[in-house]
Amino acid sequence: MAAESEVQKKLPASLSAKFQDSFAYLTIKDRMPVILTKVVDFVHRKKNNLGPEFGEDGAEDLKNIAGHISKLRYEIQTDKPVVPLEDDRSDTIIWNQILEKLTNENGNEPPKWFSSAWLYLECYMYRRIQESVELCKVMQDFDVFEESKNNAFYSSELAIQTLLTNLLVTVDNIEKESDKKLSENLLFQQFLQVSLWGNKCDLSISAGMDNAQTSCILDQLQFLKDNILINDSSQIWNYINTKKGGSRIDIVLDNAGFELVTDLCLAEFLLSAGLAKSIHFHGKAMPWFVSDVTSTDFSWTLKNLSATNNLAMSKFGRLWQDRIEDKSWVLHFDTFWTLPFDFAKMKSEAVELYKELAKADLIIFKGDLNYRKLVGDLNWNTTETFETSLRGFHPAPLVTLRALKSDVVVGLKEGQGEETKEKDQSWMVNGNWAVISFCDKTI
Ligand SMILES: O=P(O)(O)OC[C@@]1(O)O[C@H](CO)[C@@H](O)[C@@H]1O
Ligand SMILES: [Mn+2]
Repeated sequence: MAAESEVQKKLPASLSAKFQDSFAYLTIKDRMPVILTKVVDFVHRKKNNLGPEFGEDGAEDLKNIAGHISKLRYEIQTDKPVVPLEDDRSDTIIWNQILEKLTNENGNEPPKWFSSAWLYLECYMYRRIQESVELCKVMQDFDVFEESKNNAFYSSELAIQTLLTNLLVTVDNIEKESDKKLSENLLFQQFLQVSLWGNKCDLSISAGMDNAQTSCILDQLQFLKDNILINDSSQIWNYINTKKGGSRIDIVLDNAGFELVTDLCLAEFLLSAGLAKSIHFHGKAMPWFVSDVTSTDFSWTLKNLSATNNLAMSKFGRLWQDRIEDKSWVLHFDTFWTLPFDFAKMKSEAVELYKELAKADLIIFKGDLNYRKLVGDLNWNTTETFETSLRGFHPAPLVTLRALKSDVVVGLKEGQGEETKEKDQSWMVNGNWAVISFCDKTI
């Protein structure tokens, strides 16, 4: 016990709105209330257009959701203490136990918005939104972010078309290449970077505003290359090739819309090129951080791709349905991903999920929030090693594909952070800079 607290003592502080020059402060003060306001507006609009199948109960439910979320916004803006959850979802007990523990550790004071750990509070906000839905009579399946996620897909449709047309040509030619390994390596780099930059397009960073990919991402890769601050893709390529195609690769998904399509392209390339045998996707068990992929979003995306009259889109829409049926693609939606724990806690808090991930030969973590959970959302020195920041989380070799959208990053060279800041003052939060960091350690 003494040894454990010694280690904890050495860890940097949690990111928190108590640091007024931080992104956590800006997020809690400005971005989160804006997200909640947009949800309330959407719920009101929905109430006015609700079909007859939900009847008066449906309208009453939506009125209550809007009231609940407005109250939450007020609690945040007036820095009220966090309160226990009151619904009976399967994870409510865990959330309330966490709150109790944090309260005890804080001299019997519950966490508060402008002084406690940002990661916990931001996750709690999304769980409170879900609470308002769980308490409904007839609208329990309602996703308050559904419309914005679907619109993000529609407004990226041209970029999706171009990308999938390119993928179609790629997979058709993969066998025919004369210098197979060389071209495969280049294509691997390409699809890894497509999936990486797909992460620029989340709806939470833009506070729910349309943040679609409107241009061709492939044309932008060359130009964006210098903005990849850490690029371990050669090590990943070498590692994957030691597995001789028999491997299972897991992708811990982030956002729906264009980003999801880029992840599916990477998965398809890995299978078609024989670099992996199966791909396991991990999505969210409830709506999360505005744009994260739920099971409904995943099916919706495949259905919409299949239903278009664009050849490449409909072909992949159908092929990917088949991949789910033949189990070369497997989908998981574990509750752990929508709890406020960082990943170092997975081994003790979600034993089964940890064991499942340990079956992978490589785990790809997408996006900013997964990165924050990998590194514990702590205020690390930018030159700290990625391995140290993982604090013992090594279920399998893992890689993070992340556009920087919050002020924590590790693994940089001495002076690299300062140099980047000179070029771009908001480099840590504007999504224009990225990392591909790999850790091959396993325990
Ligand atoms: O995980 P994602 O989709 O890449 O990003 C989520 C995000 O927009 O939300 C948080 C701030 O509200 C940050 O971690 C990040 O900016
Ligand atoms: Mn996200």
